[in-house]
Amino acid sequence: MGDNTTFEEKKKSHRERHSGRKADKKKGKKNGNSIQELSDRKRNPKAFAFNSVIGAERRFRRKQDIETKKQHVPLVDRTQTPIEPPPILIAVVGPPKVGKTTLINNLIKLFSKSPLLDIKGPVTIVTGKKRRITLIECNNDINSMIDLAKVADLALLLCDASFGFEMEIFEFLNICQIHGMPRIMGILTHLDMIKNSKTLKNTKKMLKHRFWTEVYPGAKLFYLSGLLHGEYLRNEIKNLGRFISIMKFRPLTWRMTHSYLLADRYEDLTNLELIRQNPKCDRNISIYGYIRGVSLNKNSSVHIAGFGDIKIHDISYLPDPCPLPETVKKRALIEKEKLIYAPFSGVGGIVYDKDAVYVELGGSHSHRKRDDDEANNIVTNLIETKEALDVKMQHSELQLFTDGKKLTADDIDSDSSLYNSDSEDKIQKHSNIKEINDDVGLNKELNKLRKSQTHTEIECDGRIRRKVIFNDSDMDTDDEEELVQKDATYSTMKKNDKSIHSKVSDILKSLEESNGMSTVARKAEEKELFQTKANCVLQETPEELNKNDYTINYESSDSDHETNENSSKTESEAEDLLSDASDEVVIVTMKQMKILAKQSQKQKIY
Ligand SMILES: Nc1nc2c(ncn2[C@@H]2O[C@H](COP(=O)(O)OP(=O)(O)OP(=O)(O)O)[C@@H](O)[C@H]2O)c(=O)[nH]1
Repeated sequence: MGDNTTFEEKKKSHRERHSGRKADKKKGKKNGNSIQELSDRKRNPKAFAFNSVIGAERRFRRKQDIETKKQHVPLVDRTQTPIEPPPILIAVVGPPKVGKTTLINNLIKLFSKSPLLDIKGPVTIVTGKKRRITLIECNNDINSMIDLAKVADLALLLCDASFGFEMEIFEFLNICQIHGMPRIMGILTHLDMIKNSKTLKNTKKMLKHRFWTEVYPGAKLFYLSGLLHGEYLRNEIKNLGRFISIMKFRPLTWRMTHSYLLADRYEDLTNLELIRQNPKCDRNISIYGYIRGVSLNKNSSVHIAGFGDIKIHDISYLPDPCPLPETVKKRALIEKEKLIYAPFSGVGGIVYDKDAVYVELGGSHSHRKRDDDEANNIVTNLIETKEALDVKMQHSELQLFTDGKKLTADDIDSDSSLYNSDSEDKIQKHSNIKEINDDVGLNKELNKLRKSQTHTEIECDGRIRRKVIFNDSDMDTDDEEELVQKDATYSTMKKNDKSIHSKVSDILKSLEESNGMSTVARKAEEKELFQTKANCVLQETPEELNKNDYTINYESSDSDHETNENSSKTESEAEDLLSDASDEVVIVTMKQMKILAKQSQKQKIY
């Protein structure tokens, strides 16, 4: 018993610790800053002390570099836009048949609920609470590229991945370098044409590498992996659209200090009677569009591309045809706010004209579908008639063969032959060319630009595509495999060339036999022919130049491409052609060789 009492007496009550490691831990827990919640660096500072001073210095420099890169010079907003900034201008650029129209259609469908069937001119859409975009397709000619490079905020460069980069893309990039680079985004299409997954991977890698070399490292490149029911995959278009609608733009200095405008539509206000009396009379045109850059001064002259410097008669402010939503109710746009404005395509905006009340008869700017009843059509046709019947007949043309000469009323009156026009005609045409080609300097520059980029011409889908060849070896071994596959295409091309060679020589041989000429005489004749041909190049109108595809660099079956390269066919080019004629003329089309052969026959006969 006594033992038990001593044991109980010995038992001490628990005393809480007030100092020491455990007490500190407990205190920390109570206060909410336990050691577990501390960051690694604080919990174990010794582990994070740097063991190499040089490494630490490098890390510090790198961090500072990244931070400095993010900092921009503050922007001064000189635009003084009273209300909303104008829509962002997006140019869709790329070689023919690469998918430009399909892409624009898909983007329009994504942002607005009314898809356009036939897109003409710029299309403005509201894409967000604070953003509108104007989409415009760039034609495949130098003039359109120059015009758009001046004004575009963002250029979407489309490339057919199954074919590779074509000259059009580099022409546009070179033009942009002169005008000031807008934001550039690459888009690869036709990826579904590459069936082998390894080749697809390599192609993507190779094109991305090349794109980064040409634009800047890290430039955004989108992949559109194929078509489904004639449209790109919805997810990919959605991503692209989202990217476009949140993208930030740094305006170019030149643009911020000048005012410029992209015409959404225009109207000819000239009296029709005056035009009838003199088709070349001075016209009064009103141009509608958003003013970009600084505000436009009424007293200044404006330069209209393709026309020259013109004085402004009057400027007036019109209500916005495609306004942003007034109040932000929801995060996303409601249906009513998804506006679209595309007057050239026949959507929106006729009611805003300043001095006229319009009665809607249908036509390009109309919302309403035109009735097909006959009486209505007769009246509308009468209103639209601008020329009398005899004038129309005078201007009408008849073309018997594709690529053949168009016959006009004058041709039928006179007995002149189709190919050989008389010398007066030639002189007249020559002077016409001189008038049209005022910008010889520009063309020379363009020629230089074209020569600086090596390319090969490949006939594909009935048209000639100019594939860019890069001399540097920026591909790894995997890419070489793929090149072997592509070589198959080139060899077909070479075969074609060979067949042309053989056909040409066959024709010449048969000529020789029929005329009993020696080889030396034939060669002399051949050279003479090229001389005459080159002279013809100087003397024919640009339209004829296009028709006959004399030059090798510009040979193309695409109509857009042809019509707009008129001005670039100059005398200097013809001289170039002449100097290169002995080697390159073999690539000139069969059609031309036949013409040459015919001419040589004629010469022999006479
Ligand atoms: N397989 C495949 N076909 C495509 C792709 N993109 C476009 N196409 C097709 O290519 C053809 C030409 O497309 P468009 O959108 O008219 O090309 P474009 O660049 O506007 O042509 P132009 O206006 O004549 O210069 C159409 O038949 C499209 O269906 C693609 O990614 N894959």
